[in-house]
Amino acid sequence: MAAPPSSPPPPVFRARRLGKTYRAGDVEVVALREVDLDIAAGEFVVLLGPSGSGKSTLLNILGGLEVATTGSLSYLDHDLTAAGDDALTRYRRDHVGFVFQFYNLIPSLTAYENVALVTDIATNPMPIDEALERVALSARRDHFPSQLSGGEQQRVAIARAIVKRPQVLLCDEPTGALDYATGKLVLDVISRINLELGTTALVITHNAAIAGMADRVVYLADGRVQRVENNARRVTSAELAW
Ligand SMILES: Nc1ncnc2c1ncn2[C@@H]1O[C@H](COP(=O)(O)OP(=O)(O)OP(=O)(O)O)[C@@H](O)[C@H]1O
Repeated sequence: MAAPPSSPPPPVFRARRLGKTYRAGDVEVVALREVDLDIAAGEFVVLLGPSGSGKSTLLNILGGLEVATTGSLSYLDHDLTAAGDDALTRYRRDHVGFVFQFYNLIPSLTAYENVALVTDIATNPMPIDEALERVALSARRDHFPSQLSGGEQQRVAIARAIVKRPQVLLCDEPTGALDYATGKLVLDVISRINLELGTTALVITHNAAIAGMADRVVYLADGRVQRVENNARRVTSAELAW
């Protein structure tokens, strides 16, 4: 008997008419407008768009750092638009790893200790040495941030983000402070983690050349999703010209 046709897996994120308006006194800034977006488990998505187009706002809302002002957003069966502070804190702790442009490592702790800090509050962390191995930094485990290059520090920050085995990895300009070659290395690490661990990854960049590394590219303009492109094939950073 033929197997029933398999339906596509439900999206991990489902945003509908998502909007965010910032208010400061009489001034209103509309950062996101009516964003409809589904993100599947295990996808690698790049967010592109000009400065001020709403990329960080969208990423922060997906990561539970901010709450939308209109529309709806769910992560699996969590309603992130209705969640209070405690629920959002639990959501971030249990499901999301963040990587930012600046690494925010603690200078007085080694690479190993910076990663270890996070495991206290994780329910099922991977061994710290495995996290460092996954970012190719085993040999530097006992070095302090000041003894590491920018790219190496960012890789420690990635190890810190993935050690708790998050289902989602959100990266806001992870290569923004790095030179060309180092930035490529960091992107390769993110791409490998996405493939090897199945972690859903969203990466913000200003660099359109990076788009080829993703499964899907979401272009934002003026707070809206302008277009979405699917890549037939993901390229490695070695194949990128940027
Ligand atoms: N906390 C805030 N208060 C008021 N306005 C804000 C706040 N955060 C962001 N904005 C505004 O929202 C809009 C979108 O900002 P956002 O940081 O999401 O854009 P972006 O695409 O990430 O930009 P960039 O590439 O420069 O980081 C901008 O006009 C910005 O000034």
